[in-house]
Amino acid sequence: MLLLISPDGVEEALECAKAAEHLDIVDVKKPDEGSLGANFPWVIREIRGAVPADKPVSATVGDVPFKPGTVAQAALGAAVSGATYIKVGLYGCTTPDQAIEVMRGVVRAVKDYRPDAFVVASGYADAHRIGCVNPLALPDIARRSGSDAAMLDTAIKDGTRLFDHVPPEACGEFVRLAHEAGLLAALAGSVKSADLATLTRIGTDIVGVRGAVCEGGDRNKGRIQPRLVADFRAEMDRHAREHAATLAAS
Ligand SMILES: O=C[C@H](O)COP(=O)(O)O
Repeated sequence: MLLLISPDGVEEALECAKAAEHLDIVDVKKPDEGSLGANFPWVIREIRGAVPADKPVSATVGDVPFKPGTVAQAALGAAVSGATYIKVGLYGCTTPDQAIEVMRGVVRAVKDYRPDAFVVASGYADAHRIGCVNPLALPDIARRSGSDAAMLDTAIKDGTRLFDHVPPEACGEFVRLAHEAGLLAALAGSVKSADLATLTRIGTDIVGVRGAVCEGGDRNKGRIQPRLVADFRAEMDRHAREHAATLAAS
């Protein structure tokens, strides 16, 4: 499982860089603009320059409206700024067809510019609270639009968590559908260490976190701490070993 960490700017990205050996992807966002809030192009560029070259930089394009042209242009902006993972939160899409239309535009805009870029179609585990597409529709949306991964995060960061909205077995189904479609499955949403056993067991490819690696577990007031990134990775590695041992014994 890959570890994606979301700093809110250059200063926190430098803290991530101190823990670079423990993480896999640095994900640029602007949490005060929403769960997948987009940051400025110059921030993405500066963070790209600040983290080791072998660590991919991801950028969120925002909690986007159903405006395919606008979103495609924003996605290209993230790619031009140096992000190679482009994450789109399909906040304003109420049907799978709308979501596919948005993601097709993103895939074309990004991959025409950079064919090896990795496009992530993200829905929301708490979709029922905001009226957007059903979480389990994401793998098919990602597949039909030519995206590379399907993701779930939570839209409303009020302390409720991924499994509060999409229980572990439904997350397992999400991962299964993504894999069946040839995609990676990414999960996030106030994930904590205690969730890692389940996320490992169901075959999650990428886990995205912020709050869990911030001081006091507070994604807003706390700052990302390199030692918490290291601790989180240690727990991931422990669960991976235990899971492999269980499989080997069965
Ligand atoms: O993409 C990952 C998100 O930033 C997760 O943030 P969170 O762990 O605070 O919910």
